[in-house]
Amino acid sequence: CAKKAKTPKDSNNDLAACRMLLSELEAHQDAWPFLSPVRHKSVPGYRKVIKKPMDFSTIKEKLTNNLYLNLETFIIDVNLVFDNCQKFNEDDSEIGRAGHRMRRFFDKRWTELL
Ligand SMILES: Oc1ccc2c(c1)N[C@H](O)CC2
Repeated sequence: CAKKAKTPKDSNNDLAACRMLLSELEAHQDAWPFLSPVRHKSVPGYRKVIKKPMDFSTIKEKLTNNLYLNLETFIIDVNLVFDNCQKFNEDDSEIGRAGHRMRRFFDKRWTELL
């Protein structure tokens, strides 16, 4: 079937949804490993292993500077946070478990928007 044309209103709704989702992520009790950029200079191996670092404060900055085209490009960056976490941390670790819980929370919340 024909794709629905995106109107400016749709884009504004996407932006509001991204802001809402991000504030809920930041407020989550398990958000602490993801709130600000990893200090890669003090974490051996991080810069080599994680090609595209991402964190919630950087996502907020990108949102503020209108760098997300739509909800999809925003979701890609949020998933990057959790994929980086899974790559660098054991599943059975404090940060690893926090990442899995945050991803589960995010997946539930954004799918409720659809
Ligand atoms: O033990 C440590 C020490 C530092 C970090 C982690 C684990 N995991 C984070 O993903 C990256 C920063």
